[in-house]
Amino acid sequence: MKILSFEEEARHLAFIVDFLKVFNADLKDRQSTTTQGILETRQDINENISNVVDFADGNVMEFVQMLPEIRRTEMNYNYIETMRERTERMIPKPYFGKITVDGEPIYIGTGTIKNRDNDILIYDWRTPVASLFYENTTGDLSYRIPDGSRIDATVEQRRQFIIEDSRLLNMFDSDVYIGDEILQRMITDSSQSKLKNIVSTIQQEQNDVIRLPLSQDTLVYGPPGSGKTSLAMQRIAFLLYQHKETLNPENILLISPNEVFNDYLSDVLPELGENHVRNTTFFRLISHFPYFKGRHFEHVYDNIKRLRQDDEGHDIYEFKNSLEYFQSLHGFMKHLETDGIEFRTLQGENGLFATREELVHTFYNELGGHPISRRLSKMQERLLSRYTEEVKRLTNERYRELRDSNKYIGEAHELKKEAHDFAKKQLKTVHRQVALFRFVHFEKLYVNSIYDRKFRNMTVRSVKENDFKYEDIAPLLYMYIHLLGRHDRQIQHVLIDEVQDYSNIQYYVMRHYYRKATFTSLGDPNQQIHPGRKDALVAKNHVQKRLERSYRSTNQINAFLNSIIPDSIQSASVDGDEVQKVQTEDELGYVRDILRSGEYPQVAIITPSREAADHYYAQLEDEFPQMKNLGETDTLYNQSFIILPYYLSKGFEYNTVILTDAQSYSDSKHILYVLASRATRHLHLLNPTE
Ligand SMILES: Nc1ncnc2c1ncn2[C@@H]1O[C@H](COP(=O)(O)OP(=O)(O)OP(=O)(O)O)[C@@H](O)[C@H]1O
Repeated sequence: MKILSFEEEARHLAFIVDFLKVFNADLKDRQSTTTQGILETRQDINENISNVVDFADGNVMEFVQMLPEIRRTEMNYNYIETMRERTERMIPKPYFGKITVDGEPIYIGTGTIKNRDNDILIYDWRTPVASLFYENTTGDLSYRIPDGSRIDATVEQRRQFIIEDSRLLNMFDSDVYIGDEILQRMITDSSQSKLKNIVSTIQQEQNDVIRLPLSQDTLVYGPPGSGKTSLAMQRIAFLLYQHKETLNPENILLISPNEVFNDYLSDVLPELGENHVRNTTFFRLISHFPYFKGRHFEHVYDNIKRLRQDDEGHDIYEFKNSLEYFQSLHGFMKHLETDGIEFRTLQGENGLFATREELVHTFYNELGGHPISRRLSKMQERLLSRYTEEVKRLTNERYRELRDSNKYIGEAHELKKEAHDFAKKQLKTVHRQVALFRFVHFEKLYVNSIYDRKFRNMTVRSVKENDFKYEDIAPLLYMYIHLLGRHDRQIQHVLIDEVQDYSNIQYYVMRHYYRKATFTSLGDPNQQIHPGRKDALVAKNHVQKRLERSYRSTNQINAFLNSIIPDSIQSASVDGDEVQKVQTEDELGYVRDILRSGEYPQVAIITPSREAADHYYAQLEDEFPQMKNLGETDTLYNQSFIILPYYLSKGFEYNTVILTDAQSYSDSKHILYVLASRATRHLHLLNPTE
C-alpha cells in the first residue's frame, strides 16, 4: 500500500475538483438540452395531438406511444438535476475521509461520484463500506451489507482531511494522532450558529445507531450534547439512502418538542443530500382528527407553567399519565365490546334524528358480532343514509308547502332548490355529528374511564368548560384511535426527539397511530422538565442504546452540569471559561454589557417567563435591532441575539447563554440542567441560589 504524502493528496484533490467542475458544467449543458427536449415534446403534443384526445381519431395511440419517451426524458432530467446539485455542493469539499481497504483507497464524502468508466471516485458516507471509516480505527474489521450479512475487510489506513474552498488545509492519520483532531476542531469551531452536519466526525457509538436496520425499534438515551438530534438527522439521511427504492422523505416523520425544529431540519438535511422530511409535534396530532375541532386543549408550555405554579394540578397530571391508568384504560375499552358505550342523541332542527338508546341498541344488538371500529363505521354508514332519506323527505314536504302556499312565487326547480336548502339546513348539525363521529360520546367515555372520583369530577368540569388540560390529550386520542381504528398509512419511520418528555400513554398514542412505522426514539431522562412525575418508558422490543460522551459544551460547563446531576456527563470536549455565577442588582445592565462587548457571536438570554422575555426585549430591541424575541410558534431560531422563555429552549444550543433570574429554577434541578446545557462556550447565571 502506498501512503500518499500531503502534496500527493493535494494533487489528488485538485484532480477531483477539476473532475467535479467539468462534470458539473456538462450537467448544466445537458440540463438545458433536456429542458429544451421536454419543452419540444410538450409542444409537439400540443400542436400535433389535439388536447381533446379523440379515440376515433386514432391520436390516442400516438399519445400513448409517446409516453415512455416523455417519462424517460423526465427521469433523465431528474437524474441530471440531482447530480448537478450534488456536484455543486461537493466542489468546495468533495470528501472528508479516506480509508484504504484491502489495498484500495476509498474516499468518503456526502455523495457518490463515479467517472465515465463507472469507477467510484468518492463513496457516499452511507455506503456499507464507508461504515469502516466510522470504526475510527485500523486493522481487521467487518461491515454490514444490506442483506444483514457481514463482510470482513482489512483497513490499512484511515485518514481525515480538512478541506475548505476546494483546498487541502490539513490531514490526519488516526493511528498517528491520539484522539480525533478534526472532532476537536469541529467542537471548538463556534463560528457556526447552525446545527452542524457531523458527517465527517460521527463517532463509533453514534454510527452504530445511525446504521441500525429500518425494521428495528430503537430507544437511545444520552446526556445533553451527545449528538442525539444530530444522529436523528444522520439516521434519516442514512435510511433514505439505504432504502432508496421504497422509502421517500414523505414516509419519514420527526416528532420534536416544538415548532422551531423545522429550521433545524432545513439547515441540515439538504447538506446531507435530503430534504422534505415531515416534522410535527405531539400537540399537533389533535388537529389530525376533526372530531376534536372546537375543543380547547392546554398547550404543553402552559401546562408546565401551571404545574410549576400550582401544586393542585400535579395529582391529576400524574394519574392520567400513569401506567396504572393506562393499563386500566385497556380493560375499560375491552369492556366496551359488551357494555358501557356512550352515544349522543342526535337532534335536528326539525326534531329527533336518533336517540342514544337506539344507537346503543344498534351497537350491541344488531352489530354486536363485529369489532368496535367496524360497528361504528357501519353505524355511520346507516346514519348517513338515514340523513339522505330524511333530507329527501323534508325537501318534498317543504316543496309541497312552498308550492301550496301562495306566498312564494317561482319556477318549480327554484322552489325545489329552496326546499332542498331548507332541509339541509335543518339537518346541518346532525350531518356534522355523523360525519365527524360525534354521535360517539368520547368525552363521556373518557370521564367514565377515570376510576378515581375526585379526578373524574375534575375532568367533568374540564369537559363542561371546554377547558381540556394537556394530560387529557393522550387518553382521548388513545380511545379515539382505538375505537375508530384510525391509523396513518404513509409513515414508515418515526423519530421522536426528547422522548423523555412523553409518558407511556403519549408514546403509545404515537406508536398506535403510526402503526406501520418503526421508531427511533431519543432522549435523556435527566432532561425531563415536566414538573409531574412519570413512570419510566416501557419500550418493549426496542433495542436500547446509550451514548456516553458529550460534544457540545466546554469541560467547565460539563463539570457544572455534573455538579447539578452527579456523573451525568462524560465530557469529550475542550476547555473554556469558568461558568460565571453573578450576583447583581442590575441584571439588565449585565446583559447589556455582554451584548455591547461584541465578544460573543451568538447570545441566548433565557428568562423564567414569557413576561420577562418580553420585558427584556422591550428594553433591548432599540439598541440591538438584530435581537429576536422567540415566540411560541416561531420557526426561526438562528439568530445572533435571541431572547426566549426557558420552556422554548429545549434541544437547541447557543454559543453564549445567560440565565436571567437563575434562582427561579431552584424548584427543579432538571430545568436548570437543561438550560445550562444549552451553552456551547460561555455560561452566565444571574443571581443563582448559592
Ligand atoms: N460526532 C460528532 N462530531 C462533531 N460534533 C458533534 C458530534 N456529535 C455531536 N456533536 C455536536 O454536539 C452538539 C450537540 O449535539 P446534539 O444537539 O445533536 O445533542 P443532543 O444529544 O441532541 O443534545 P440535547 O439532549 O441537549 O438536546 C452539536 O453541536 C453537535 O454538532
